[in-house]
Parts: sequence; structure tokens; C-alpha cells
Amino acid sequence: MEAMKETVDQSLREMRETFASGRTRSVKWRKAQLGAIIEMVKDNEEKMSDVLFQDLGKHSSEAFRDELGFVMRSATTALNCLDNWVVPKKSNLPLLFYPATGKVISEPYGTVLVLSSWNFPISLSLDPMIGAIAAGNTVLLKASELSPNASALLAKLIPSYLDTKAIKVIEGGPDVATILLQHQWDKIFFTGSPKIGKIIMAAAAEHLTPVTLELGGKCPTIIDHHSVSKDMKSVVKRISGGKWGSCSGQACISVDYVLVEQSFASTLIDMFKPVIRSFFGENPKESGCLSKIVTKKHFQRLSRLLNDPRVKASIVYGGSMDEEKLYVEPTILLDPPLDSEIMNEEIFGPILPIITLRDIQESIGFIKSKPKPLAIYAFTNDKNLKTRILSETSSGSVTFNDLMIQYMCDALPFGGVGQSGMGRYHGKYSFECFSHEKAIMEGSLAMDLEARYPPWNNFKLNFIRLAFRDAYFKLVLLMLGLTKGVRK
Ligand SMILES: NC(=O)c1ccc[n+]([C@@H]2O[C@H](COP(=O)([O-])OP(=O)(O)OC[C@H]3O[C@@H](n4cnc5c(N)ncnc54)[C@H](O)[C@@H]3O)[C@@H](O)[C@H]2O)c1
Repeated sequence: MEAMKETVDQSLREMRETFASGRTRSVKWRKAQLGAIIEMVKDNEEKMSDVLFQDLGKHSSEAFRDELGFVMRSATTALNCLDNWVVPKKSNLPLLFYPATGKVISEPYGTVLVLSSWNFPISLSLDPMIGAIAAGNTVLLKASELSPNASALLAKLIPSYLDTKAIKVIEGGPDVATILLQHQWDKIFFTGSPKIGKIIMAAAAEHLTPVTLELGGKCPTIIDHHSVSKDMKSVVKRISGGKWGSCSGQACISVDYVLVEQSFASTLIDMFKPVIRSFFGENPKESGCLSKIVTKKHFQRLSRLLNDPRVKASIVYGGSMDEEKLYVEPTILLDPPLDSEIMNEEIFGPILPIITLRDIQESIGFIKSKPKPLAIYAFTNDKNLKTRILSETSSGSVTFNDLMIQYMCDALPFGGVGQSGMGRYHGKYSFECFSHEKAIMEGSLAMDLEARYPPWNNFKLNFIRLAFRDAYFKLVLLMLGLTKGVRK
């Protein structure tokens, strides 16, 4: 670990020197790096796909949709929009401040640390880097040790495409992360669990470093079958795609559980079965379209959740497991006990509990009784239910009649609230995430108002009262001596 400490010291020194040189502030440099990221992914699509298969058993189409294609699109957006993003924003100052002018300029924080998770190891590493680079920072990435092939590939490719004095990769697990966190950074961007998020925030507090925490949690999906009855086939297909078609449910924005009225539950389960078969065939294990569980430890965690006898009794579909192949069959539970572990921790796997309610309106109270989720999904056309979801619950995002695509849409901010995280990124929000918005005021020495300065008197107090109220006409009257009293 001594050698690692030395590497970290050296890397940080070099990145700080590069930032101080001003090189990374140039828009030309930023664009060159963004272009190089696109080239890197394009040139190495196959290698990246291979490591995603080795680490997670991800099919190359899924890998392209969720990671490679996504990253190229994100870098292209940043490249195309950067000229606009960097333009200082003019502020319209109130007349009170005349003749001063105001603007806001986006300034890079400096040297940024990105710690990423294993479930989308390419996109969750490169996408924050795209934001950090677009904003003009130097950046060090530590990807997750649980996706070692992806981490190794990034550590090999990034130095051969990007500016090595400004952009660095260090491989390792919690011990390396601990060393990194002992240093002062200008911004930390973390993707991972709420448990480790607390460690990151505590370390950042030591240096008052700003943090973005992209965490997880249990994302509920409400099915209001009354108002979407004629589209139920699409509803079931979308939920199945979201639960089982993206890293086998090992996704922060995956459906964690479904809320539905009791009377519709058995119909719903019957509708899921043929969809799962149409996605993954009769033997999902051999389909090649279902990612594996990332490690034995995670497999055993899922197995423990499922093997609680009360939970086991609630299995209505699937339930088989193969530890050697790190395989968990797409599984549906009907009303597992609400005090069971599976209903209280993020599932992060291909198991879908269906929780029944007497009336779908009860879903609001159910969601409110839990920590704030990263995403709430609701299949409904009922205006009243939509309004209640938006006004009575809190979550990183709400998506009606679809799921997970909010992540892909870079016109929307992506991030959590409360237990599911803080801060947001994607598209322009990524640029803002890695920028300090500096307020600039350009004053004028051409005129001076005595009312600003002591010695104080009644006239000055009245002047200040009117100025704070933007009561310009009355101010003129006061200055002309045409009014004396001012309402408190
Ligand atoms: N909001 C999002 O965008 C998003 C995306 C993917 C995953 N997630 C969440 O991430 C979690 C799963 O990912 P994970 O298992 O990689 O999370 P994790 O918190 O275990 O690990 C994330 C990162 O933290 C590092 N780390 C682990 N232990 C550490 C320690 N003691 N000190 C410092 N760093 C440490 C890891 O090496 C890794 O780089 C889930 O909760 C999921 O919802 C969130």
C-alpha cells in the first residue's frame, strides 16, 4: 500500500500542476478530450463488450444500449453543446444596482475524484468523466474492483487516448478508495450504495469538498390497472424489460417492487409469465440475454433474501438458482412479508415482489412510509393519482407510463434525493455538476449614494426602506423632499 500511496501522491501532484497551468480550461483541450473518448469507445467497442460479458455476462446489444452507445451519445452532446455551455450567463440586475452589471461564469472546480460502481462499469465511469472534462477539470477515476476486467481495460485505454497529465485511472478496491479519500479533492463524484456514500461524505467533510452522491434504493412501480387496462400488455413488457433486461435487475433505477390492487394481482402474474418466456425462452440460464449476478457474495445475498421461509412461500414464478453460474432465475413474489429483508433492502437482482393493496390510492402512503427512492414509476392515466404522486411523494424522478428511459434522456437531470443521493448530472446538468457558478458584478465608480454610508439619519433609513422595496418612484419623491414619512 506504500507504493499505492506514492502513486496517488504523484498523480495528484501532476493533476494539480496541469490544472494550475490553465490547459484544461481551454475549450479546445476539452473538445479534444471529449472527441478522444468517442474515438476510444468506437475503436474498442468489441473489447469493451467482451469485458462487460466477462464481468457481468451482459449481452453485447444490452452493453451497447446501456453503456457504449450511451457514453458516445453523452460525449457527442457535450462536444456539440460545449460552446454554448461555457458562455457566461448575463444576469438582469434590479434597477437598484444601476449602473452595475452582472453575470455568472462557470469555473471548473479543479481536481475531481470519480468513484464508480460495477453494474455499468464503462458508462458509470466515463459519463461523469465527460462532465468533469467538459467543465474543464482534471480527473482521477477509480472504477469498481467488482468489475475487474472493465476496470483494467479502462486503466489501459484511457492513458492511450486522453491527456495523461490531466486524466488518470487508478485501479483497486476499498483500500485504494480509502487512500484516495485521505487527500484533498476539489469535487468528489461517487456512484454506489448509501452505506459507502456515508463514508465518502464524511471524508469529504474533512476538507469541505463538495460531493455528488449517486446512490440507490428501492424504486417502486405503481400499476393503476383501471386506467391503463387496454395497454396492459405494454405495461408488463416494459416492467419486464426494466426488471430483467438491464443487468438482471442490478441497476439503481430498476423496478424494485410493484404495487397493484389485490383484485388484479393474479391476472398480472399470468401476464408476466409469457413475456418472460418470450424474452428469455424456456431456459433463461442458457438464453445469453440475462446478465449474471456479479459475485458469489452478491449471489449469496440474494439467496439469503429468497431463502427466508416466509419469502420462499411467496414465490409464484421462478425461484431457481445456480451458484456456480451466478444465475438467479427471473422470479416473482406475491406479497412477501413487509417486514422481511427483501422488502427493506434494495434487491439489486432479478426478483420482483408484487405487493397488493385494496385501493391503488394507498400506494402513496406506502411509498411515503419508505426512504425517498431514486425513481418512482407509475403506469396510470388517472390525473388525480398523477397529481398525488407528484405532490405527496419525494424521489429523484417520477416517470409515468414508462421506466428507466428517464436515465437515457439527457435533457433531464439524473440524481437522487435523501437516501437515494444528492446532486444531479447528465447533459448540461453534468457540466453544471462539475462547475462552480461564479457570480460576477461589475460596479461603477461614476456615482455614489450617500445613503449607503454612516452617519445614519432618518432620511437614510427611509431611503434604504424604499430601495429594498424597489419603490423607485417613492425614492425619487424622497430625494426631491416631496415625501418624508415611509411606511414601515
Ligand atoms: N444512482 C446511480 O446512478 C447508481 C448507479 C449504479 C449503482 N448505484 C448504487 O450502487 C450500489 C451498488 O454498487 P456497488 O456495490 O458498487 O456500491 P459500493 O458502495 O459497494 O461501491 C461503490 C464504490 O465505492 C468503493 N468502495 C467500496 N467500499 C468502500 C469503502 N469502505 N470506502 C471507500 N470506497 C469504497 C468501491 O470500490 C466502488 O468503487 C447500489 O446501491 C446501487 O443502487 C447507483
